[in-house]
Amino acid sequence: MSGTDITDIDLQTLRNWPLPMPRFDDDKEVRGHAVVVAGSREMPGAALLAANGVLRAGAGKVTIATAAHTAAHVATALPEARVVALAETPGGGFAAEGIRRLGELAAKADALLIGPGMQDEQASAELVRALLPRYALCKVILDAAALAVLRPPGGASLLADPVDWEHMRFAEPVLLTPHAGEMAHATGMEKKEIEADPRGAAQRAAQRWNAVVALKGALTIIAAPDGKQWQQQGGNVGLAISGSGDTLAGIIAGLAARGASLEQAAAWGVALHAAAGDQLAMRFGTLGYLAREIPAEIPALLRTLAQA
Ligand SMILES: NC(=O)C1=CN([C@@H]2O[C@H](COP(=O)(O)OP(=O)(O)OC[C@H]3O[C@@H](n4cnc5c(N)ncnc54)[C@H](OP(=O)(O)O)[C@@H]3O)[C@@H](O)[C@H]2O)[C@@H](O)CC1
Ligand SMILES: Nc1ncnc2c1ncn2[C@@H]1O[C@H](COP(=O)(O)OP(=O)(O)O)[C@@H](O)[C@H]1O
Repeated sequence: MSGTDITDIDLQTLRNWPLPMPRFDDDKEVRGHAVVVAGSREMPGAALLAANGVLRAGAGKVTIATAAHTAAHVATALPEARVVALAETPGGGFAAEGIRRLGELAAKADALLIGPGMQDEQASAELVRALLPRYALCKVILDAAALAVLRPPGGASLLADPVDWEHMRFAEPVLLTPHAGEMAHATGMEKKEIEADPRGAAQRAAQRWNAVVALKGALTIIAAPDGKQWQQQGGNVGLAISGSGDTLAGIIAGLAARGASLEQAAAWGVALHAAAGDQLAMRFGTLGYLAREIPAEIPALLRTLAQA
């Protein structure tokens, strides 16, 4: 699989792939609206981290759909967000009764991010499946617990049951953002197998699932269903912290809401996220900066990269 070309996500690549920019007279709807379905009683902060990423990436509007128990706290912590409260399952996931509301929100959004900090993998998978018909309407990013949709109900895997895997093919490409552990969970492969050949794993998954796959790690591979691949090796180990992936997912959703394609949003997102980690490492040291500090670095980096 590693015989095909892969593009480094460096300054030159980004310069040659400029992000859509707003016109001077655009309003917030035109600047892009992302819906973030995230959080739970145990991990309410994931919704905030992701939504901050959306706004700092330059989108005009963010709506958070999160656990009813924590919605008021989330709304207070991010006054810029509209917050929709969803009923919960006993396992702390989102109950089926909220799906219609989510469908209405998704129909009006430019990008839909599902998964950061969500609990109850089964409920999360059902929620994604129920929203599937809306996929054509906006760009969809699946992260963390939402990746459970990739696991067929019987727990079969690519290796054990390719027929079931085939059924997981998306009608319209979505963006998936697994780390190696989540990829292992979704495919039934060993994590070390994925780490030994991340390009191959990402590319096979992209083609099988009809998805853009951003396989995260110290080396991040982005693979598209048409065989294109990008890689990013940068940032620093300080990014290996709880909530870091939530901010990345939000940044990507914000860029997608602004009009970037899924591939472009993923490539720019991982570059900005890594560069933000480097800025924070210069200021605080490599260890000990917080995921919540990542999004605020993005606007200045966007300005630098856009003008570079
Ligand atoms: N936890 C927290 O305090 C906070 C978490 N937050 C957010 O919550 C979300 C979940 O994060 P997390 O950290 O709870 O789950 P994480 O390790 O990503 O595993 C996810 C999946 O991967 C799998 N998997 C993992 N390793 C594996 C391996 N070696 N080999 C194989 N599989 C492996 C694992 O499968 P399992 O082992 O359960 O079968 C599981 O299904 C995320 O959005 C995060 O940012 C934040 O809000 C802040 C506080
Ligand atoms: N050693 C590392 N060097 C650079 N970046 C890293 C390293 N480890 C992890 N990252 C990046 O940090 C992020 C971690 O995301 P994830 O594992 O989903 O965290 P979480 O689920 O806790 O939010 C990913 O973008 C990944 O590429």
